[in-house]
Amino acid sequence: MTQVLEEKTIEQRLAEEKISIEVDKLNLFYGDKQALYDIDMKIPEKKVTAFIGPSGCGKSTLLRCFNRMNDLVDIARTQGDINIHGENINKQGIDVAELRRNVGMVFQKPNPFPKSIYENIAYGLRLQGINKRRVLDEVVEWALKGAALWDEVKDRLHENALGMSGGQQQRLCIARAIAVQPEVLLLDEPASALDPISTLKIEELIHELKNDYTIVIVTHNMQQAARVSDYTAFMYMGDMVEFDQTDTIFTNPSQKKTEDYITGRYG
Ligand SMILES: Nc1ncnc2c1ncn2[C@@H]1O[C@H](COP(=O)(O)OP(=O)(O)OP(=O)(O)O)[C@@H](O)[C@H]1O
Repeated sequence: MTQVLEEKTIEQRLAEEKISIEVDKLNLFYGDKQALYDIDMKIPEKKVTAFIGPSGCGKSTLLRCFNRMNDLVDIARTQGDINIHGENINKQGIDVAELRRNVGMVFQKPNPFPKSIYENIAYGLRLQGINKRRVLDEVVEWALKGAALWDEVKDRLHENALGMSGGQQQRLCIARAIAVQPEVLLLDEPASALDPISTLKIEELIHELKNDYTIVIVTHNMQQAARVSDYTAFMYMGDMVEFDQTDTIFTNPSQKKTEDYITGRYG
């Protein structure tokens, strides 16, 4: 008997995943200008989801909604719900500091504090009132190992972080984010300021980290999205045009706009 192996639809795939972030009718305005239109999506737990699309399409804006970073932009106004592990983070009275501990973020340009490597990692724990040397030592080692940096820096933990290479600084920022044990890591073009070897290290690290964290990454680099992500969202002018398994987006997209973008017809 011939068996026809049908590809699973995205709905079927998502039904098999645990969902970490669920976005429901999300609209975002900067003053009068609308930057996100009716975004609905589900982001699976402990997988890598990439946001791709031409410059200005809203990738970073959407990412920043997941830890309420847009609150820092006076003219930004958000409508709609975002549930992270079942809690609507847009509701009033949410503890934004606690949200940002649980949903960590790493930016395009590495931004370590002008402090020692050790103190960069210990910082978030000290903020939580953890000051015991033994506990801090353990977490610093654990986080630096988790960010694949320990072997390179274990003999100079008390040197200034600004003396590290750009690629090391970015891994330090990832270590700093994971030190407080978040559930979600948001990466906003984390490798775009790095050389190819550092970029490869970050990509390998992302692959390791998804065992423990839900990762959402914004990238301009389509090859990078194809290499590191399980799911990909293609955005265009504030719309979520298509969301699917990464293989499907890159080999068999259902929307013409997605196909035009991935084949380089615009962007
Ligand atoms: N702080 C802000 N104030 C006003 N408009 C903004 C602000 N930040 C972003 N925008 C606008 O919102 C739209 C989406 O921007 P966003 O940075 O999210 O896009 P993007 O896809 O991440 O772009 P890029 O790939 O260039 O980083 C753009 O039109 C941008 O000009």
